[in-house]
Amino acid sequence: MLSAKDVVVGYRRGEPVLDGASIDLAAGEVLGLAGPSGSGKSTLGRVLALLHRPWSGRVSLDGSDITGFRHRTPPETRKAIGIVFQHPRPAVDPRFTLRDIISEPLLAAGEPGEIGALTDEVGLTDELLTRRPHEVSDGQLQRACLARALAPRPRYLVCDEMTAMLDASTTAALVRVVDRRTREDDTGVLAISHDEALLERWADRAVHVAELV
Ligand SMILES: Nc1ncnc2c1ncn2[C@@H]1O[C@H](COP(=O)(O)OP(=O)(O)OP(=O)(O)O)[C@@H](O)[C@H]1O
Repeated sequence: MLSAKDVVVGYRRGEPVLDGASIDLAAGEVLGLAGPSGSGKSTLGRVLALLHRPWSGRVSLDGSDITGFRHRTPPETRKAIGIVFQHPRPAVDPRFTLRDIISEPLLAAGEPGEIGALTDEVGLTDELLTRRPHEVSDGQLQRACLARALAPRPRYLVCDEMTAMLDASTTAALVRVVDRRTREDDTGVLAISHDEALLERWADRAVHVAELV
C-alpha cells in the first residue's frame, strides 16, 4: 500500500494547497483522482512520488515511513514508485536519444537495460529510438516517458494527466499498455485526470480531491 496521511503541503508560506489530505493506493488497483484545475491533484501525485516534501503528515510504503527521504531516497524505494507527467518535454534531457531516456532508470539501478518488449508495446520503432526529443512529436515523447516509468517495473505508478495532450487513439493505446503491464506486476496506479469520462473507463474507483481532506 502506498499511502499519504494527513498531508499538509504548499509551495510558499501561507495557505497550503492541501490541508490534511489522506489517500491509500492499493497494489493492483487503478485509483482515479479527480478535481478541478488548481485543486492540488498534481501536488498530491508529486508528494506520493517523493518529488515534493509535505509540510507535515506522512507518506508510507507498506507501513514504512518514506516521507523524509526526498532526494536521498534509497534506490529500491525510488524504483518502487514511478510517475508520468502531463508534459513530456520538461521531463526529459534534450541531449539524450529516446533509447537512452527509457534505459536511464535501469542503468541507474545497475540493471541490464533490456527495453525491447516495452518499446514495442508503447509503439516506438527502432528508428524513433535513435532520435532526440526535438525530433519527435509530443505523443511519441510521451510514449517514451511512459516506457521509462514502466521499465523498472514500479510497484506504484502515478499517471498525472498522462494523456491530456494526446488524441483519443493514442490515449487508448497508452492506457492499454499501463493496464497490461500493471496487471502483470500487480502495480497500483493513481490516474490523475479532470476527464471524468476517462476515469469512468479506466479506474476501478475514483475519488475527488476535495474528499481526501
Ligand atoms: N511550483 C509551484 N509553485 C507555486 N505554486 C504552485 C506550484 N505548482 C502548483 N502551484 C499551485 O498549487 C495549486 C495546486 O496546483 P496543482 O498543479 O497541484 O493542481 P491540479 O489540481 O493538479 O491542477 P491541474 O488540473 O490544472 O493540473 C495551484 O494553486 C497552483 O497554482
